[in-house]
Amino acid sequence: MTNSTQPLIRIATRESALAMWQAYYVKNKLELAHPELTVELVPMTTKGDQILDTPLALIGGKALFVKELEVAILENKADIAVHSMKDVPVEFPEGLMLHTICEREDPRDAFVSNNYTDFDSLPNGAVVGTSSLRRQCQIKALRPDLVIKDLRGNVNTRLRKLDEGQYDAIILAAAGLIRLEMPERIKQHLATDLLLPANGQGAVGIECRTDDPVIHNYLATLEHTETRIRVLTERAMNRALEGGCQVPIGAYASVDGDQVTLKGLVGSLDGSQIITDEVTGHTDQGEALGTQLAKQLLAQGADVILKEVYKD
Ligand SMILES: NCc1[nH]cc(CCC(=O)O)c1CC(=O)O
Repeated sequence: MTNSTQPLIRIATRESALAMWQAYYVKNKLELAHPELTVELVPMTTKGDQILDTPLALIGGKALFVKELEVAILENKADIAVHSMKDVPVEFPEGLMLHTICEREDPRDAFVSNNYTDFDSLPNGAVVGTSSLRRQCQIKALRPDLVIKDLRGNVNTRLRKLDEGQYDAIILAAAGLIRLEMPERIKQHLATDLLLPANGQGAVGIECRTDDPVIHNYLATLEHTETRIRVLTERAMNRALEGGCQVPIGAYASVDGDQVTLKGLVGSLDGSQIITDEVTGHTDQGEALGTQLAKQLLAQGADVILKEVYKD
């Protein structure tokens, strides 16, 4: 907020189509709820956007996509940042907080292909594009014959690489394709029990300065309680597994009345070992449930798998 007569909120955002869509989504919701408010976008290129051909795990992970945005807020060049929750590191820098979690879009992964109608119809040895260790380990467990090939870049880049014939199929979050108005690209929604999503997948979160009550007040109208419970439950599991950046970990929570059920998965990269478990409890115990499920997974051998993954 820079001007007391004309309230203004500046959104720091990456320039990818999906990031811009999410920033406009928040801008529109804020302006609808608060007609006196002006919301401006501050687009910026992050380090993560510039390094497109190196596997994420090797360049230091997802933090690269949010750091510039966070610095802009801390330096008061912007007021908030809008993130895909699954790209937000579990811890926040001093002075910043995750304030708002908006209503979740479809959390599932999507099977995308120009030649095949569904996952089961892929022939022996077909090439599947994904750079996500979580997707890789689960696909290899389901179909050890498939060949996983690295696939980086924003959603449109990934679709172009598929269309160029570099892959028989690719796996993308359904939410990204729906938001970018390409639902027809989704040949099959992969059930969460078949391919457990990433923590936070499909949800948008808003980060801002911890000490900024005026902004907090404006943001409150965008909050979605059930999504918050689900996403914080999932994130608590990842945090307890120390699953900071690129990890073969799935986490998915659903709410039924006052009960939340969390399913978790840790897999070895070749898919030869997959450890899954679930817990159910009261919705006001979500984060404790996440921590508990992480302990159960570790006790069942996830500790050995993760040690092996982090070693490389
Ligand atoms: N890792 C990139 C990323 N971050 C968020 C989404 C999709 C939208 C979402 O999960 O909110 C995507 C693309 C993908 O995984 O296909």
